[in-house]
Amino acid sequence: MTSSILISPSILSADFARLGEEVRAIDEAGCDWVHIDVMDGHFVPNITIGPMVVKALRPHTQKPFDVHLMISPVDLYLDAFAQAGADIITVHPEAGPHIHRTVQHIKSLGVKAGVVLNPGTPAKMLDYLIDDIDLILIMSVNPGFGGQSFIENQLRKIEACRKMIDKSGRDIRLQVDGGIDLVTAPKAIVAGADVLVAGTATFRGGPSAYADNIRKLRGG
Ligand SMILES: O=C(CO)[C@H](O)[C@H](O)COP(=O)(O)O
Ligand SMILES: [Co+2]
Repeated sequence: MTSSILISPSILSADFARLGEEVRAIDEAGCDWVHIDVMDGHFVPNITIGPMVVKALRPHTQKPFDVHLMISPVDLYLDAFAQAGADIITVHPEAGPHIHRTVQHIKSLGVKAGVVLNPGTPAKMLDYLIDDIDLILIMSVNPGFGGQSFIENQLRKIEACRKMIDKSGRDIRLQVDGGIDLVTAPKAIVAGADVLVAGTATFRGGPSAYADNIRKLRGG
């Protein structure tokens, strides 16, 4: 397991009228992954983008597409997002009837599989998934919108998941998503996170600020 901190800007805070340019700009600004928030207006109270947009963005960067699915039922759409160019697909246990089966399905598509824990979902949910997943995503806000405040008690869950990962001996990334800024990023890193999703804090100030924003979030 590498200890370097990865930054995955959430394009939810990008200019949707210029999404391709925005993806190229965060790539050039030094992001590690591109976080794509997919929302259906049913699992969460917001609607964003689908596989056609993911496919359209794919030629704009070679950085991994980190696709966070907030849709239910989720299983029906896994193949479409894999074919559109997702490198990592993260799913909420509440978004389908059989999370273990969903993880196996993602892996069968040759895509890395992540499980997302909402603020009210306990780390224990992962007890029988830890042997199969590549990433754990801790939501530090309730899913659905960018620009919300970090829920501090999720730091305890990050610590608990870090222990689980270390005990497993597996190469699993620990990602945190929601309200990450220059105050909360260091707290999440100290608690054990190694991938930071940041929408508002990356896109603040427009393209000329992206490189500085990403460097500062990384702690540089
Ligand atoms: O999954 C999400 C919301 O459901 C987003 O990734 C998250 O909110 C990022 O936005 P911000 O950094 O502005 O909080
Ligand atoms: Co997200």
